[in-house]
Amino acid sequence: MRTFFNVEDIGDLNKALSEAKEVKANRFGFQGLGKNKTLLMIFFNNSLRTRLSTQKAAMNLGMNVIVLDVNAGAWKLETERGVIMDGDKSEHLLEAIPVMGCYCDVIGVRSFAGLSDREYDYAETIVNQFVKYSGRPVFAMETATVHPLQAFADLITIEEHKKNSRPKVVLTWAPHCRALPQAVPNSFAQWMNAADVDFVITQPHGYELDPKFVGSARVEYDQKKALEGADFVYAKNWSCPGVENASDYGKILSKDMSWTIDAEHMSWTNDGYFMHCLPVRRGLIVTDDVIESDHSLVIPEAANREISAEVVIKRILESL
Ligand SMILES: CCC[C@H](NC(=O)CCC(=O)O)C(=O)O
Ligand SMILES: NC(=O)OP(=O)(O)O
Repeated sequence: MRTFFNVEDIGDLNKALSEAKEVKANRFGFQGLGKNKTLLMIFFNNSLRTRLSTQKAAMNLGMNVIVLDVNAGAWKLETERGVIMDGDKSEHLLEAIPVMGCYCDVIGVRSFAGLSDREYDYAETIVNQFVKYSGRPVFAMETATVHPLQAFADLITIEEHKKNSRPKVVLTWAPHCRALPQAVPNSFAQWMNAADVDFVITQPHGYELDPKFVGSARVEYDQKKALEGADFVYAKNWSCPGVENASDYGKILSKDMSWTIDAEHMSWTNDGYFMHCLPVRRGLIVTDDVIESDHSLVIPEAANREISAEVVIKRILESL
């Protein structure tokens, strides 16, 4: 596996899920794969779970790990071509990327959407330069439009907790004080569409995700109707994806607090579980009582980030 961005990159999903189960039960059993191999993790944005879980996964596999916070220690990087670099950026990405590739065997990249230019973001302009110029396998640690390590961990968690063979999974928008990327809901939708679940997306008008991620999901604008009978409620905020109106891309169209997940919302479900990728803004996305309840899976989801990362990095090492 040379790149990991989309669900199809992991191949057969049932095989991937059984491999995750095997890795979880024997996470130090593959250390020969990573011996004398180096993972370089590059962060253009903040992180807690991805930073810790991916490093842990690589160490489980016997790898050396280097973590670089770009623009906080390295030279500020220019990402545009055709510019005169007379500002505060000392180095161009097109030199920095092949140099970074010299020091590692595998690269993970976190580079969030800029949320100002839809075409630039949805072309995955930044991370595709790592694919093109690093000479190394590259996996996403949340890029402009996808967060596959999170979605894979979420699916592992659903598999571990489902009470019937085809659970109803609902992705619901929730309000936020900032404009957030669509990467997490995009990947969650992509992976749920590929999994054997009854998948529904509910969001206010104007927040429709890109059709390539919505896929075969049912879209329901009435949140109560969507949540009725749900086995899993996956809450997340995202800014306007600019599908209905491109000029609204990256904007906050609503802060409607009736979408905040509270005990009443959970009472509409089939004794459902609450899920969120974290970090979460309590009081906006979800109430304290819901996220602290015994039906909250936010910690098991975070724990499974180590497993999803270990399966992905293992696959990449096996293909070197
Ligand atoms: C894994 C999630 C990362 C990111 N979350 C945030 O940027 C939250 C920032 C905030 O709440 O201030 C997002 O929504 O894509
Ligand atoms: N869920 C997730 O990716 O968390 P971080 O942004 O803290 O890595």
